Amino acid sequence: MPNFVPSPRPLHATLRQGLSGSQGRFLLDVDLRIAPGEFVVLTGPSGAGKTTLMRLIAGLMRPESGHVTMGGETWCDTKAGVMRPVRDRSLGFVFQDYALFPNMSAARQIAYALPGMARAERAERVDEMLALAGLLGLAKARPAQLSGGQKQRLALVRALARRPKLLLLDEPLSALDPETRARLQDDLRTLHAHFGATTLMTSHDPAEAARLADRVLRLEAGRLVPLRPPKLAIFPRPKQTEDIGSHKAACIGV
Ligand SMILES: Nc1ncnc2c1ncn2[C@@H]1O[C@H](COP(=O)(O)OP(=O)(O)OP(=O)(O)O)[C@@H](O)[C@H]1O
Repeated sequence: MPNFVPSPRPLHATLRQGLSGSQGRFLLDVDLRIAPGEFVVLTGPSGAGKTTLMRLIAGLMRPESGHVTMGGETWCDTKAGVMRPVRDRSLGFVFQDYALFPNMSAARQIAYALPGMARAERAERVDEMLALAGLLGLAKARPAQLSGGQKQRLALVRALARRPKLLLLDEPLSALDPETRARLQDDLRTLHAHFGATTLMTSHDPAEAARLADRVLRLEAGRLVPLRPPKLAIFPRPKQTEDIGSHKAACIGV
């Protein structure tokens, strides 16, 4: 199957939004540029404004001021009074809690994301996406019949079904157990290599960020800040001879 190769589609968002956090009011104030096809992971403490930034880019929230352009298309420009509806933005998003429709089969969830597509083409696309998610045998299954990993794979391919220019992933793997999470990280990389969508993902897990991202950004109290280098682990050196013996023993597991 040939890979889907997107044309160059950078994201540029300059956004300002007043927020009220646990420490009082603060300003989300960012100038974010993501190169075409780049996979960027956004980290930062709870309450820094990561989800809000995603919602502003998606158009789920109207910013107080700023603009969002994607591949030369203006999605939002508060000065010019432009606010393109979410459905008219070429984007897919996935959140931590899957957001699947409880009464729809896996196949129907994907078909629902493809309005206006001719029947035969849609059926083909649904099968293609189910196959990518490893869910062809579960086309008729409802979310309650799927595991956490299967549900999130379904949410991911549903978000990608329309071949969006931009993929927004808000803590998509944080509800999964560590083993499933590691498998889904591999799936995410594979899907990203296949579709090449410009991707912005939030994560609290530095190892996950390092594993997935072309570039890691950090948001603190509404501002993008430079990443701190990782702290060096300092192991105290054993002082006495008997300590060396026990240290060695610990190292070889006796
Ligand atoms: N529309 C709004 N108006 C004012 N404040 C808001 C609005 N939406 C969110 N906030 C506040 O902004 C802060 C940032 O929330 P946000 O969910 O964006 O943080 P986050 O970095 O995604 O946190 P977490 O990592 O815990 O998900 C929170 O204190 C929240 O209460």
